[in-house]
Amino acid sequence: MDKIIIQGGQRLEGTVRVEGAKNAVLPILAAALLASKGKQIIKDVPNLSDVHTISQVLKSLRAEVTHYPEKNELHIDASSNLANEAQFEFVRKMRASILVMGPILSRTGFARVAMPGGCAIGSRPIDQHLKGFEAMGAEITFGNGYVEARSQGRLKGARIYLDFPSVGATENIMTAAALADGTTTIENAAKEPEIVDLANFINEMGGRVVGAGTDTIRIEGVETLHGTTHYIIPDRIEAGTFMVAAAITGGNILIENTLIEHSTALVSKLREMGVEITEEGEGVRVKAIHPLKAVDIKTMPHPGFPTDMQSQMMALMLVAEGTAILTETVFENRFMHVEEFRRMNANAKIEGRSVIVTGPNKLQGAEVAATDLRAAASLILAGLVAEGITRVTELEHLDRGYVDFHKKLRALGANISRTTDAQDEKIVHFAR
Ligand SMILES: CC(=O)N[C@H]1[C@@H](OP(=O)(O)OP(=O)(O)OC[C@H]2O[C@@H](n3ccc(=O)[nH]c3=O)[C@H](O)[C@@H]2O)O[C@H](CO)[C@@H](O)[C@@H]1O
Ligand SMILES: C=C(OP(=O)(O)O)C(=O)O
Repeated sequence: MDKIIIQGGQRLEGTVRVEGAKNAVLPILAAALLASKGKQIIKDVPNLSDVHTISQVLKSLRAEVTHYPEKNELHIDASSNLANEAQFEFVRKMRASILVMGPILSRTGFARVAMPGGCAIGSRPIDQHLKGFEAMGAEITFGNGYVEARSQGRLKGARIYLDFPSVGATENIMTAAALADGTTTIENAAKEPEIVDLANFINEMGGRVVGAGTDTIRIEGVETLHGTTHYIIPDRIEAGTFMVAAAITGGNILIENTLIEHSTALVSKLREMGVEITEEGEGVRVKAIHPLKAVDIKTMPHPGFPTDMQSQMMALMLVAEGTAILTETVFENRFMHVEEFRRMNANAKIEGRSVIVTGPNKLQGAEVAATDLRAAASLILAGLVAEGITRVTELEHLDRGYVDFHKKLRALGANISRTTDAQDEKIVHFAR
């Protein structure tokens, strides 16, 4: 089993480059299934395990997929007759596999996808996705752990109001509507930058999507879509994680390939804490001098504070002065990292949907387990400032969303390495 080992106490300094966004590339690779003609060339693709998983799903659906990780490129040809089923083995590994449902349904009239179920951050139902397909004329059935959607002929354009601006439901409905007969309007749609990237991709394939980035998106269905070349937007969550790495270590980092306008809520909160953030070239420079001031955070759909940055900000609050209340409104159970922080001597307590952190804490190195993707990054961030050695396990979560995280931190001056159990035993043995 791999683990990351950190000896805390280094101030980070230097330049780091952000990859293409995981949460943009996954729906875009799923949407590539919509094109019955030509080849998709997707650029700035991060080399993540989630990208490998979605590639396997596309291959299982009979698309041709060629990955060129050395040039961050992925080519997809979905012009053959597609299969209809996304199997449990993939959906279990990665919930975002559900995003192939819209494209398969609108291309073939029938999609069968394993029910995603819950995960470490909450129950995560897909009722809003299915409500959208149903409104477009699909019949939905459940059985043997699978959900099926079937339409008689093409899906029909419809007006769909989402009860919550779900990112996945907005994406699945957009792709289903792209080849539907008539116009679909999504009201109370998600407004995340990744939705805009998906809309741009659909339009580059010959689709007609307007309004992405606002709460009303209109999709005029077309008969066919074709291949294109598309560049994935920068990963605002990876960028945000490095902003916190600079802040937590009192460092000075230039984060390249970052769009500050995609991180307005985070940047505002960091500035409130006393962190200095300036735009520089195609990135942002983040500088911090401690003490930092604790601030309250409440997660919300975009442009509110992103839930995917909640645990990293909690790590930062642990070293800030004062009391912070972090409230999670997007997912019902995204506080699994709190117990792990407590192993590191953190004063953090869960009160319903909030966590109260009182700082500054003298964090101590400990053996901790990542409970989800962002928790993994947050425990590493806490390890950067803890006294002594922190070991973080369950790195399969980290690998879903961060490329070479420990290498990037090491290049910035962190005392960090990644080892297997056997290597770690040797390190402990020599240290004694
Ligand atoms: C691959 C990807 O892009 N993942 C992101 C996406 O996840 P995902 O697309 O799953 O997130 P959603 O916006 O759909 O979910 C937000 C909330 O809505 C609820 N819900 C959602 C759909 C539905 O049909 N019914 C329902 O009740 C969920 O349980 C959750 O409580 O957006 C989340 C919220 O910004 C991010 O944390 C994830 O990183
Ligand atoms: C929750 C996340 O991703 P997913 O929706 O893929 O689980 C995330 O990126 O933090």
